[in-house]
Amino acid sequence: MSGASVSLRSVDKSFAGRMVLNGVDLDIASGQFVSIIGPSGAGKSTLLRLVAGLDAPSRGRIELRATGRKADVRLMFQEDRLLPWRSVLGNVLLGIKGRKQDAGRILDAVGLQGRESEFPVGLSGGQRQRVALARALIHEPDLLLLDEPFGALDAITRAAMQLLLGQLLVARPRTVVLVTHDVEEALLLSDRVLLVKDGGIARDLIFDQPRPRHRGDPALAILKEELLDGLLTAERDLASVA
Ligand SMILES: Nc1ncnc2c1ncn2[C@@H]1O[C@H](COP(=O)(O)OP(=O)(O)OP(=O)(O)O)[C@@H](O)[C@H]1O
Repeated sequence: MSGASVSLRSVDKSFAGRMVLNGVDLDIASGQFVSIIGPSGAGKSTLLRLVAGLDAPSRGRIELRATGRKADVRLMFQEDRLLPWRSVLGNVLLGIKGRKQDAGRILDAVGLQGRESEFPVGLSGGQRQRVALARALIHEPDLLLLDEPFGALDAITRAAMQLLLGQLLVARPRTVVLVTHDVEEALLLSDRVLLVKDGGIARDLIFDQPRPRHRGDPALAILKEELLDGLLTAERDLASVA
């Protein structure tokens, strides 16, 4: 299995004295696909930013381990963050020299063959996210961190992107952490789903159904109900505190 392993020990994160994450312990194995769900403001993106090293924990330790080298970590967000003045190829090759053939191969894999010389302004939202995905994947990252990457897409494009991501990971497995509000997306793609609430990990579900998975699978439907219940309870708890 390829990919970095991730470990968090007693991780706290506070902003202006308000604790968002409180004593989080978490181990993610190399090659595991983990989704993080939870009510709004629970600290999902904060957790992802800490793992990415974009922010430091207030207390505790975070370690990424890749075999024989520093882990390469790539992020993808809800907004594509493409550079408008660079072509599709130029965006994928940002900060990279002489990998035109690799970029072409990855753009083929994400369904953008023949679009290399176009500019982001002429692409649809789904196509732009495909470029963003290609830009992350060309680095062969040990750890791919995804923060609601398909959140702004329409339902059909979103389903196509979920399928594409699943296929690309079957071809080249790596460790992935996905923050999503979409329980079904989490269950279609993940080996494991974490429910974050009250500053910690309230549920930690292993989901080892074979792939490709289908929305109608009874095992998926049962877990979806269970997780939605957990989410609704968490939202109700938040509402009663507010
Ligand atoms: N840089 C920051 N400065 C101050 N407060 C912050 C900062 N980043 C996050 N927070 C606060 O931490 C809490 C958790 O935010 P976070 O974005 O991690 O939640 P989330 O679970 O990802 O929410 P959502 O699902 O709405 O995106 C929120 O109350 C937010 O206001």
